[in-house]
Amino acid sequence: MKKIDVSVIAGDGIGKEVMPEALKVLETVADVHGGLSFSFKHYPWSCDYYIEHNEMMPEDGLDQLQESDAVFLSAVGDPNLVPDHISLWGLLVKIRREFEQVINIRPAKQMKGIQSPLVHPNDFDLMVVRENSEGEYSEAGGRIHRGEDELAIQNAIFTRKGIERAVEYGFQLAQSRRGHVTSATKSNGIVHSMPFWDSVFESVAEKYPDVKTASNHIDALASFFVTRPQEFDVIVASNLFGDILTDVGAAIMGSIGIAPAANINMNGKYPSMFEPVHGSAPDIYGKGIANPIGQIWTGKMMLDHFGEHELGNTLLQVIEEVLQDGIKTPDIGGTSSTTEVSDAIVTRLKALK
Ligand SMILES: NC(=O)C1=CN([C@@H]2O[C@H](COP(=O)(O)OP(=O)(O)OC[C@H]3O[C@@H](n4cnc5c(N)ncnc54)[C@H](O)[C@@H]3O)[C@@H](O)[C@H]2O)C=CC1
Ligand SMILES: CC(=O)C(=O)O
Ligand SMILES: [K+]
Ligand SMILES: [Mn+2]
Repeated sequence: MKKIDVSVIAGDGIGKEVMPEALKVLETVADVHGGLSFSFKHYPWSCDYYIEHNEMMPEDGLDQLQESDAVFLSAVGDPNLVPDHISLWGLLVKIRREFEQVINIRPAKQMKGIQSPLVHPNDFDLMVVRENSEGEYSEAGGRIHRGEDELAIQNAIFTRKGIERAVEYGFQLAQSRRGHVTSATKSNGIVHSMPFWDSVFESVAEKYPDVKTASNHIDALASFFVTRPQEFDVIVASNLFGDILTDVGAAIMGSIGIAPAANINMNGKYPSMFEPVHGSAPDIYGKGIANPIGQIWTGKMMLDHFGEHELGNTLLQVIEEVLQDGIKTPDIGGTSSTTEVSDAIVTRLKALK
């Protein structure tokens, strides 16, 4: 029996609604497999936890998580309780950084059973590799003075190592896909870090003569995601560019509620973390209509990570079948509830046994 120990952090808002549904699906997947079992350990770390303890997670929180094979997280943030930069940096970003989850991979593809908002989605299927440890998301900087003289300095950090490992990952991924990598740049406007990014990209590219490359400024690239997404295979991007681009990727699929993601630790020292692209969606929390597919598909990425590709692909197929059955939450044009969608996925999975 292959046993996978998973730390579960549902977090805030709809995280608390979609997480139990995804766990139910993963339990069913394990059951269908027969030789696989999950052990879930739940952690209540969230903005509610902060209100009680004045911290997003206990001091030894990371040590606790480190015991497990993977972290399965939903979403962090409740701006009515805790400012977003405190809640995210105290939990989500902290785990990404301290566990050296240096890249974030986020697929976007045209899904069966969902109407893309694009008139001609052309069966796009792409993968964004987002640098996840540095870049524009940095603590370097500060604020001084008050009133008229008040100022903020926010330094972006780009290291050769950081860029290289993200770009390398992108090239290797492209070799197993359609052999094309696009670099998201902005070297026409950002005069130090982005020309550096470009030069590192070019030097890595030389090692992969079989992979075709392109480089697009992020503004144009964002527009191409809308006008011709089918032309992209793998896109490598800095932390901020990748963040924005993957919300666009989610939007052209039909909803941010279905987009999955994986934060990958590449040196094997710490667990990786699996967490959908969406946030805690306070605007729909409590209504029972959050789309659970982003969280469930993220579970598929976790299965892939542990080598269970066949089962992962089956799960994605079942998700598409349920969508084709018309069992969908309102964000993708349906009338079903969160649990109706996950129940339908469970029923179809059980039928495979
Ligand atoms: N990785 C994380 O944990 C992230 C956390 N956040 C946090 O989440 C909170 C809300 O942030 P927003 O900018 O509003 O982004 P959001 O992703 O939570 O919501 C954006 C829009 O998408 C909808 N949406 C999101 N997930 C959905 C789902 N599963 N089903 C149906 N509709 C869905 C929401 O209703 C909302 O209209 C903030 O506190 C923010 O900091 C935001 C993004 C990522
Ligand atoms: C924080 C956020 O928006 C993200 O990691 O995607
Ligand atoms: K998330
Ligand atoms: Mn984001």
